[in-house]
Amino acid sequence: MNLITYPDRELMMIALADLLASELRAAIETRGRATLCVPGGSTPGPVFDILSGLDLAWDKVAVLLNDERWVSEASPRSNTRQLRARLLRDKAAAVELLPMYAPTETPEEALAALAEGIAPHLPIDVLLLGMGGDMHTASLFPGADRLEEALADDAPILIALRAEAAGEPRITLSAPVLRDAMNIHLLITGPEKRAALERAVDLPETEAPVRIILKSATIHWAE
Ligand SMILES: O=C(O)[C@H](O)[C@@H](O)[C@H](O)[C@H](O)COP(=O)(O)O
Repeated sequence: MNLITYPDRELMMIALADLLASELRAAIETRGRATLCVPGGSTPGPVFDILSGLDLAWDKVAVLLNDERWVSEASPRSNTRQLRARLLRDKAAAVELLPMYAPTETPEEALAALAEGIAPHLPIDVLLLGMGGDMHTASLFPGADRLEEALADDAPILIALRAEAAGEPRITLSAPVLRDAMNIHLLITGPEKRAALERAVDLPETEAPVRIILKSATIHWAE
C-alpha cells in the first residue's frame, strides 16, 4: 500500500490540496483541460476550502462527484450542495460542474442523461476518494443491491444502487471508471478507518469495495 501518514489533519489537507492542484496543472498542460472527481461526505471539506483558493486555469477544469445521494440540493445530505459551498467558489468558481443529480423521482430515470454529460470528460485526470468504516468508497457499498454490476469490468459509467447503510438511493461512478483515473488519491482520517483499510487488504472486493483502487491509489492518512 502506498500510504502517507501525516503528523496532523491540517498539514495533510494543505499538502493534499497542493498535490491535487499540481496534478491538475500538469493535465491542463498536456491535454489543454482536466477532469477532477471528488467525494462527498464530511472529510474532504477542508481540502476543498484550500483548493478553491489556489491558482490554476480553473476555467479548463471539469468537476464531478464520485457519487451522489438522491436528494435535492436543498438537503444538507446533498453532496452537490457541499461542492458548491466549499469548492466551486473563489478562484475555482470558474470550473464546469458536471451534474450528478437531476430532479427525477428515481435515479434510474436520470442515469442516461447524466452519463452522457460525463462521458466526454473521461478518463478522470485527478480522482480523490473517501472511504467509510465499512470499506465502501464512492457509493460502492458492501451489500448494495447492484454492487456486482458496478464492480464488473464492463460496467456502464454510472450505476444507481440502494444499500441499507446508504440511507437514500445513490448514484455512483462504476469501478472501471474510477480505476481508469490517471491519478488516484484516497483520503482517510482516524484510527477506525485506518484499521478498516488494513482489513480491506485481505477481503474480496464485494466485501471491501475500496480494494478496487488500493493498489493504484496514494493513501493519505492522519489521526
Ligand atoms: O456520498 C458519500 O457519502 C461519499 O462520497 C462517500 O463515499 C464518502 O466519501 C464516505 O462515506 C466517507 O464519508 P465521510 O468523509 O463523511 O466519513
